[in-house]
This record gives sequence, structure tokens and C-alpha cells, in this order.
Amino acid sequence: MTEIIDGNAVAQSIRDDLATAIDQLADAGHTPTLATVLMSDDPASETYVSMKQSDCEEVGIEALDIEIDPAADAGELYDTVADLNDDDAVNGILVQMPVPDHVSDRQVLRAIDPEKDVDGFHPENVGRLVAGDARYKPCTPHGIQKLVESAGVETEGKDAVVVGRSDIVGKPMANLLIQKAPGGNATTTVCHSRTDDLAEKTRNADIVVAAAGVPEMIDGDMIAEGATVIDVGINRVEADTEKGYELVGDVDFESAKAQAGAITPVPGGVGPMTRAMLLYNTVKAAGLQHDVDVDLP
Ligand SMILES: Nc1nc(=O)c2c([nH]1)NC[C@@H]1CN(c3ccc(C(=O)N[C@@H](CCC(=O)O)C(=O)O)cc3)C=[N+]21
Repeated sequence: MTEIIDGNAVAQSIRDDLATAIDQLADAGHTPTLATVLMSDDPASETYVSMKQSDCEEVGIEALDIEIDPAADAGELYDTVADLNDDDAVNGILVQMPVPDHVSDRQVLRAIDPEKDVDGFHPENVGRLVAGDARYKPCTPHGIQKLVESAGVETEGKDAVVVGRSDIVGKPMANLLIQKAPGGNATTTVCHSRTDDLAEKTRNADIVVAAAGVPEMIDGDMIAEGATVIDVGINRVEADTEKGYELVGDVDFESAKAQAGAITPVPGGVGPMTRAMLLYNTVKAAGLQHDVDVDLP
């Protein structure tokens, strides 16, 4: 029987287990605080940010909700980030991506104080991750490590194929998978839009991480029997539903499930874990900034 990995349940247990660290901070007189900055009126971005806000509330993280008119000058966003960097009450800063075209995402990510960069996207934190000395592991790949672990799947010595080479998922995922550490030690191949014969690569994999942003591009024919399939896709496709769309992964769920040993669904797989690991990084940030030793899940 194929295991359907329940991301909502694993995320809930991480949120529950963060209570220990949050209590330790409270004993020292601190409430971890996350600032989210939204400069967009994209409905998906608005949904994700409001979910992050309510997650914070659930676990006792203070959430500052900052919205900037998407038509405003780029300088407004940089000034906001600079103020948040200087605010000792703020432990974590998340600027929701994508930002408008007239704003440079590179420049924004560099502007965030690396100690408050709970996404783990600042070049200093990227460098530390690659060097095997991560401060904040990027939330999606970190969440995937937790999901794989929760399914009892060993990565050591296994063949892992990551489909997609983005800075926020594909690259850091591959870096974590090759690390000499739990959840790593995998023989890792990174595939992308220019890969010749993708199916030949994925069919050879014990673990497939699909993060290309192409709806249902990975089907059962591309999956080895018993493989672990992690679907990072969150594609909104038009559908005859109440909301007018449905969420579809990068994996064709039914055909892949027929082959896989374990598989994540969309929704309810990787997405909730991305949010849970953001809370984790925020609590970790508060511990580092207040010099409190916290026990993280
Ligand atoms: N600075 C920054 N950091 C991010 O981490 C970041 C970002 N920008 N920009 C956009 C992407 C996307 N992302 C998601 C997080 C959770 C769900 C999630 O919880 N999805 C639910 C369903 C959501 C729904 O119903 O629409 C699920 O898969 O079950 C989805 C997407 C974070 N991102």
C-alpha cells in the first residue's frame, strides 16, 4: 500500500512541538516576532501571507503584517526592510515573493539582516547552507526533509532526483540531500528544463522531488516502483469549483501513486510544511538574537 504522507499532520506536530522553545523564550521575557511584508495584490500571495499570520497566532508568535502598495516606489520596500532590521522587537523578516517588476528581488533579499532572514534566501545564509553550516535552512526543503523522515524513508546512500533548479527549492534541496548529515548522504541529481531524457533520470530514483512549477509533469511512467515522491507544485489551474480554480501539483497524483511507496498530496503535503518551518526559523531566530538556548523540534 502506498503511504500518503500527511503534511498537515506533520506540520501540526511541529507547531505543537515548538511550544517548548516558545516557553523557554517566554521564561526569558521574550515573544518571538515575525514581520511579513507583502507588496502585491496577487490573490495567491495574499492567501499565503494570511495563512502565515494565522499560523503565528496559533503558536504564540507575534506577527506584524505590513502591506505596501504594489505601485509604490521600490524605495518604500527598502526603507521598510531597513526599519525592521533596526527594530530589536522583530526577530524574523519575510518579504513575500514575487515583488513587482520595478523592484529587484535580489536587492531586497540582500537588504534583509541575515540574522533575521528566516527564509534563508540572503547570500550569506545560502553560502552557509552550501558550506554545511546552515543558520536558517530554507523552509520548503527543510520541510521536505521532515516529511521524508516522518515517512520513515532513509536518504543515506539513496538516489535522489530533484526536478527544478530554483534558488528557493531546487538548489537548496539538492544541497541538503548531499550533506553529510541526517536527511542527507543521498546521491543527488538535479534535473531541469534542459535535461535530456528526464524520465530516464526519475525512473532511476529512490526519491523524486518535483519542483519545476509545471502542472502534472511527472507521471507514473516516470516513477520507479516503491519510490518516495515529493510534490512541491502548487499550481492554480482554472476549474469549475467555488473558487474558480483547483490546486494541482507537479505530479500526476493518481498514476504516480500507483507506482510510489510513499507520496505527498497537493494540497496538504509540502505547503503546510513550508509554513511550519517558517515558524521554526522564527523561533530559532528569537533564540539566537536573545541569546536563549532553545530546544527545537
Ligand atoms: N519570501 C517568500 N517565502 C516563501 O516561503 C514563499 C514566498 N516568498 N512566495 C511564495 C511561495 C509559496 N509558498 C507557499 C507556502 C505555503 C503554501 C501552502 O500552505 N499551501 C497549502 C494550500 C494553500 C491554498 O489553499 O491555496 C497546501 O499546499 O496545502 C503554499 C505556498 C511560500 N512561498
